[in-house]
Amino acid sequence: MNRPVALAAVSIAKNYGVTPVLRDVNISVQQGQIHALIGPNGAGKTTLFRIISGEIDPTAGRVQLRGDDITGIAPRLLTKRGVGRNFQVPRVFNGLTVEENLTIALEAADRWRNSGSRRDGRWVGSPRSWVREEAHQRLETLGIPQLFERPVAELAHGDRKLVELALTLAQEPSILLLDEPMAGMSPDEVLRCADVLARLHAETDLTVLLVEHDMETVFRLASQVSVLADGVVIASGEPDQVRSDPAVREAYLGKAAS
Ligand SMILES: Nc1ncnc2c1ncn2[C@@H]1O[C@H](COP(=O)(O)OP(=O)(O)OP(=O)(O)O)[C@@H](O)[C@H]1O
Repeated sequence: MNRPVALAAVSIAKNYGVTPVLRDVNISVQQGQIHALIGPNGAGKTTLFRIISGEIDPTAGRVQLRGDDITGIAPRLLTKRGVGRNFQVPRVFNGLTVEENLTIALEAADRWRNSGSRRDGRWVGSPRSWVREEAHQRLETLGIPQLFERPVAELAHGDRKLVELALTLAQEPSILLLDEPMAGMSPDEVLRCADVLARLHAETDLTVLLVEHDMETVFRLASQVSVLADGVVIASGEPDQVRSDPAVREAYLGKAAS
């Protein structure tokens, strides 16, 4: 079923100095879709991710959010427009507990949404009980309620990444940009994180653009896969179609052989 396009990269080009890194890249992410961006090392995935998330400007082309031009809009402003993202190094307050991290994120998101007005008949900021309750509920959804009172500094890498995901989700994004969310995770953590994303996708209408190296995860989660190689999209389609595409096989095997 064709859904509206939530996010699009239109004819994106990027040069670093005189070196072209992306050339005429077009990607359309439909609402409610998990769209994976894959490709061999150095293909330009992170560069495209950083352009889409507003971190760097393209040399040419546009980024569109539900049809609106958002090219070059700063990440914090994109957050306000419903775009959430993760970072390669999780952005969490290490000196605080998971609960403290999440309550700060929930209260900040609530304040942003309501601009200091009321929520559920209570003044924003003062009633920590509903925030605490909600924080706990959200950790349960992510399968990590046992971490509630733990200092973030003591957590395993995979758990920290899940906590960061909880903080990003606290902003209630409609679009989630994930750059290698499984990087550095143990196989067990990868499975847990993939489960969480699958569940979120099944239970909400969240749109996800996922850059990921773990092919098993990509083919399990994504309903659409785009493949970048040497700065060009060489294939885009359903996972099975992309998996059997000769150009995709060649791009991967060629790199492996060299
Ligand atoms: N800031 C930069 N300045 C100059 N060249 C850069 C910069 N960032 C990336 N590059 C180059 O651009 C090309 C694409 O890099 P990019 O990190 O986007 O690829 P990638 O597909 O994400 O790779 P990987 O899978 O290894 O993370 C590479 O040749 C890289 O060396």
